Amino acid sequence: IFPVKTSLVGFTSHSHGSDTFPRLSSCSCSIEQWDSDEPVPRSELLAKVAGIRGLYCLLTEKIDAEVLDAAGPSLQVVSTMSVGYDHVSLEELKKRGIRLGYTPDVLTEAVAELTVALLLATSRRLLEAVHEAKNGGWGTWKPLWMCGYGLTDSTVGILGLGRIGAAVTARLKPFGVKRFLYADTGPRPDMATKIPAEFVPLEELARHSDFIVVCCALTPETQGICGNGLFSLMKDTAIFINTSRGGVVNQEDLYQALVNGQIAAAGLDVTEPEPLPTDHPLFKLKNCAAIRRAAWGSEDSRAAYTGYCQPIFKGVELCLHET
Ligand SMILES: O=C(O)[C@H](O)CO
Repeated sequence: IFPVKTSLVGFTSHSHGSDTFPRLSSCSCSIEQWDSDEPVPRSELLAKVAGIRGLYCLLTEKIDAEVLDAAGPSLQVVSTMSVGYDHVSLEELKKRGIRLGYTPDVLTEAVAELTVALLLATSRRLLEAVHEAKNGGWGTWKPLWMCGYGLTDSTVGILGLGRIGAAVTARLKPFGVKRFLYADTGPRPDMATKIPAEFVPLEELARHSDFIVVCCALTPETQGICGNGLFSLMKDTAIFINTSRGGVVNQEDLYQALVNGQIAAAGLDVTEPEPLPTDHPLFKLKNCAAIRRAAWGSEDSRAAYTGYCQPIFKGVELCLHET
């Protein structure tokens, strides 16, 4: 794929690169790497991509017309160390005939597990409970204090029933969930039948779910899809969980829904921006558990991401997204 003397720029973290690039160097290509855990500055990226044949990036790099123009006509493939590729403009790649590599499936289990953890932590108010135990707020045993919501006999609504959404339902089922609903761009019988989950319009999902779990990709269609229109239809006892992308949520609307008691609580693994400023209003709410983006990162998923790198560069056909 990369003939001798082809230059490849790998913009990735030091810790990831030290594991991966020795393997890449057995390919006949030269590699330039951004050697830091901090994201590569935009100006550096634009300067260094000129004349490269392949670009390996993280989701911190926005790969748009400006970067592709700076790279020039030699660029043949962009690969991202991520499952989501909303930071890459498919339209611009397509125009230039550039192919895209990504890492589908490396994190399905990891994200599903953390989604369940976040759902339980949010619905049973675990972060608040830790806080109250530490700060002395827990004075004496009070029978009705800090009750949360349980999953038994509940209805769970999945927004986006792909691999991760289905993996979440498999993990939630043993908790005694009564009904799974899902909303998507269309029915997904391949995923839904064995759960089983019922395909419903988003409005119906909002009205009937005790828990809404967002697992969809960020696309122009899903940008801001979780806004007042959704929150205003939800039960005031409902829990909202997002482990997909911050961009699917209108955060101002979510804040209002949490403050006004339109919904009971939210658990967020992803926000817009990331990191969320430490003085952000969402951090001030007791009924919002916003964590650093952590769902993707188990030891196993990280090893799987790294394992993908060699096929990406040695045989990009293995993991190409058709642009
Ligand atoms: O897309 C991915 O790989 C993950 O969301 C990283 O957080």
